[in-house]
Amino acid sequence: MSATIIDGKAFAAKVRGQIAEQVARLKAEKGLTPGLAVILVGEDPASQVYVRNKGKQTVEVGMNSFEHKLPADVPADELYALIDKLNADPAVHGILCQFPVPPHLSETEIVARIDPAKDVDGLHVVNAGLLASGQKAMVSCTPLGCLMLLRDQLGSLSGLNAVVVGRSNLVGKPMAQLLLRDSCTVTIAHSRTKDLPEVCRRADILVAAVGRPEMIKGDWVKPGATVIDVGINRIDAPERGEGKTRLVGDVEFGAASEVAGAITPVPGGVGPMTIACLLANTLTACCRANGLPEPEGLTA
Ligand SMILES: NC(=O)C1=CN([C@@H]2O[C@H](COP(=O)(O)OP(=O)(O)OC[C@H]3O[C@@H](n4cnc5c(N)ncnc54)[C@H](OP(=O)(O)O)[C@@H]3O)[C@@H](O)[C@H]2O)C=CC1
Ligand SMILES: Nc1nc(=O)c2c([nH]1)NC[C@@H]1CN(c3ccc(C(=O)N[C@@H](CCC(=O)O)C(=O)O)cc3)C=[N+]21
Repeated sequence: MSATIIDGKAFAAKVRGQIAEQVARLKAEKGLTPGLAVILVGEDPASQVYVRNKGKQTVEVGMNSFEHKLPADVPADELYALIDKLNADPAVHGILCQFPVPPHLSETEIVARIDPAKDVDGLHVVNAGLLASGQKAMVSCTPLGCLMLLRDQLGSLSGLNAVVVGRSNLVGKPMAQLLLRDSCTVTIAHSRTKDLPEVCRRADILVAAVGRPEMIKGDWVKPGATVIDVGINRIDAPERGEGKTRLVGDVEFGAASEVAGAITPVPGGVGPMTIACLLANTLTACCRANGLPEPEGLTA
């Protein structure tokens, strides 16, 4: 049996289309344009690519994009002053600081400085707490995108066994919260989990967010399971020529796609959904800031 390949790229394009429509309506009816500010500290080439893609897609859906590039040695005070300015700017509805940041800066302190209402990454403790207690929050983009793909694929998730491998604040923990809210029976696995292959084999829904290339093997997948591969790992690809690289996920795609019912590819799976959900969160933040109803079909 061969799995359905979940086309995240196409789904993300559809989501962006819905966002563009609602942004156009917001402009025409209320004279409002949602704005997203992205802060990039330093010159990490991979981060530069993501930030460029985000900026481009933000403008394509009709939103304002504000990019702030700071040198790798920027003093913390200067970064905080920028965040304070963006918090106070009514044209900015979403703020994202690309991680990782250089080691002299604290990610926890950066996140704490961002107004929770503008925290489109859903990392602020207020948003993490709202999500955990079942209230309206800003939800981290990657888990939100995974949830949209899962609901589209499976309809109801109620009663399914979900295993999330990874417990980061950005991906694993909010993913588990969202699955719990959709009435899955949720297991969170991590580097200390005993007999990970056996835990994974119980999963009707398997979400891999580890950051280790193809660590999750095909024979860890329950036949017919839905596999969501969040991992983005760049590895050497000498077969493509000297010095060439390619992207792979955290799941051994070839073998897993023989067993799974449905699986997301890398690239073209979760990655494009993350950016689409970043735009969705910015639109949501803009609506909330102006006392307008939530955008349709774009929140958890
Ligand atoms: N597609 C997208 O849009 C996005 C993709 N990513 C990608 O997703 C992956 C995960 O990202 P992120 O959550 O930020 O990563 P982190 O490094 O913050 O977390 C990784 C998690 O994996 C766990 N882990 C590490 N090694 C093992 C192991 N051998 N067995 C079981 N669990 C293990 C860690 O466990 P422990 O806590 O015990 O150390 C940790 O909880 C990365 O590849 C990243 O690039 C991230 C964000 C968005
Ligand atoms: N504060 C913060 N929030 C994040 O959400 C965040 C972050 N920092 N730091 C880095 C990770 C990684 N991340 C990705 C986003 C999009 C793709 C993406 O679009 N991937 C495409 C193309 C990838 C390519 O070709 O390079 C794909 O998978 O098809 C990937 C990875 C967000 N992250």
